[in-house]
Amino acid sequence: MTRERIYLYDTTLRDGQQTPGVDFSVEDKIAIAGMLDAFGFDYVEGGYPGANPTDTAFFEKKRTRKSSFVAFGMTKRAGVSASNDPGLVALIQSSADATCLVAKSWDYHVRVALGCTNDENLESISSSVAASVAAGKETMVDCEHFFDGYKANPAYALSCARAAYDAGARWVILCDTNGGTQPTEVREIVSAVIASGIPGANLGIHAHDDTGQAVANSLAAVDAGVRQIQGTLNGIGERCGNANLITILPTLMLKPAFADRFETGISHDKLTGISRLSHSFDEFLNRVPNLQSPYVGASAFATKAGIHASALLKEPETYEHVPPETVGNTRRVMVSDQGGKSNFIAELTRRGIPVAKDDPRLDTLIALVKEREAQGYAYEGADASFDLLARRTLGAVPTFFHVESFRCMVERRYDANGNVKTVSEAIVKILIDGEEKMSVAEGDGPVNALDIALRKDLGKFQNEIDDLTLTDFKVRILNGGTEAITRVLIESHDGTGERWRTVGVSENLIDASFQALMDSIVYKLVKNRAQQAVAAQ
Ligand SMILES: CC(=O)SCCNC(=O)CCNC(=O)[C@H](O)C(C)(C)COP(=O)(O)OP(=O)(O)OC[C@H]1O[C@@H](n2cnc3c(N)ncnc32)[C@H](O)[C@@H]1OP(=O)(O)O
Ligand SMILES: CC(=O)C(=O)O
Repeated sequence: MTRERIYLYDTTLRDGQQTPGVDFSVEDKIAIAGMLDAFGFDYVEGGYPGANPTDTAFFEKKRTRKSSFVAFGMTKRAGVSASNDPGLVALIQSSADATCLVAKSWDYHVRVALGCTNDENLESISSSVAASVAAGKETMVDCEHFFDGYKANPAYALSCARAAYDAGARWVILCDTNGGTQPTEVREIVSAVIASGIPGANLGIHAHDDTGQAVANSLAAVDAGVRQIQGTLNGIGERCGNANLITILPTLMLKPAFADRFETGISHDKLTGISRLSHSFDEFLNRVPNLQSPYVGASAFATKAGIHASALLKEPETYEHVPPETVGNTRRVMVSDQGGKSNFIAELTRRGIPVAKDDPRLDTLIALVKEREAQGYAYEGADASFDLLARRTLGAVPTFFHVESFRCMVERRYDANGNVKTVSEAIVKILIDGEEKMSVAEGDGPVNALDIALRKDLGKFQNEIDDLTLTDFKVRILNGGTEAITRVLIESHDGTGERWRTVGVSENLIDASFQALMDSIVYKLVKNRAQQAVAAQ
């Protein structure tokens, strides 16, 4: 059976740039365009040449090799010719392969926003498209507010789409600009547009996520006949964002309802890079990736639930809608108070800690984890603390050193110039092989001082922890008021590049931090021994 081609249009660099808090430099745009091009999107919209210096500089030369490079801008203003409209001229003369012209298609907007007549707007659409086509650009028209416009005045909305198509637009894109349209309405309106004579092969969809339906609306439009989808990486975009191409693409390629009927320009091999693409883009934005992103989030194929883990380990299909490796993601079976033996055995095996299902120490470990989670510990986010708890319960972790005592002081005082200064100091006493060592350190705060003092002199272990660095420190108050419990999560890493997380819980912030710091150091020493053992084999 021949499958119809769906064209993917990325507007991360234009509508994505309209996201509050997102501001790409020329260098950012060059790098992101490279990522999109290498991944294989059909169209990469670079921005709006002439509207700002960044986009103008970005369009000085073509920025993609395989993807069609698109310049965005508006149709000419009423009352001037296409050749006398500086915005349109900048667009047509840009280095882009294609143009995407935004055109009003809601008569209310024509009256209020443009302040011209309906006919003048139709003339602007026709002559702008004709000028772009005459300049040799593949030309598309984003019919702004098409769905709202169609609901208010179907004949006029259709005449705008028709004007674009008749003037030679390769694509007429129906936009849900305010993002309030529902999938059933999208399906009905797209069907009506096709029935009016514009072929689905020339129609596209541009959906916003204001009711959480941008992906659903895009897929409903495809189902009804459109063949181009506009969207962005990770769904960034104005207000609540655009349709998320990172969600849409795997659905088109992996779900039989679409995959049996359609094909995209992206191979299944490339699709395995989609998790990396999504995470790299988050890195670019300096954002923490959303754990629950469909297909690509770290939790997308994770389970805490014992009943799920048990079946998943027998056959993954029992709890996975697609295999994680098809999108470059991985299965995670986590340990927590929601877990049963299956979760624990899977995680212990992964950590190289052998245990039999009928070993009574396994029951002890499960009970311990559940009891400690009830106190506030969270092991699903503290892999290293879980590792140590498991090894201590199932086998043995050497007592490398013993902390006899620690003391932290915070003093607010005036210096000689009368400036106020807050100083934190910690003193730690440690016993190693019967020998007492005392370290004193100052830090930016009491936890920092304690960390420095704890790691200042570990005697014969000191050189083993030289490459240990704390990379993150998170504090959470688990219940308010005077009974508050504090949970501290610490992330550490070392010269091998490995990262591990530890947890501490106490009524006292310093004590909770101390537990997490201790687990981090002890885990590092245990890990070193495991690596030495592997190297010695
Ligand atoms: C739905 C969307 O996301 S469309 C894209 C929206 N993105 C952006 O606006 C970002 C880039 N825009 C800009 O940098 C600026 O708006 C510019 C450079 C394009 C124009 O700036 P200015 O000339 O100062 O105009 P301003 O931004 O104040 O207003 C927009 C003008 O465009 C007109 N206009 C809006 N849409 C269209 C259209 N489709 N066709 C013709 N004119 C239009 C408006 O009527 C308004 O005209 P007015 O100044 O005569 O009232
Ligand atoms: C064109 C566009 O970005 C919109 O209508 O939302």
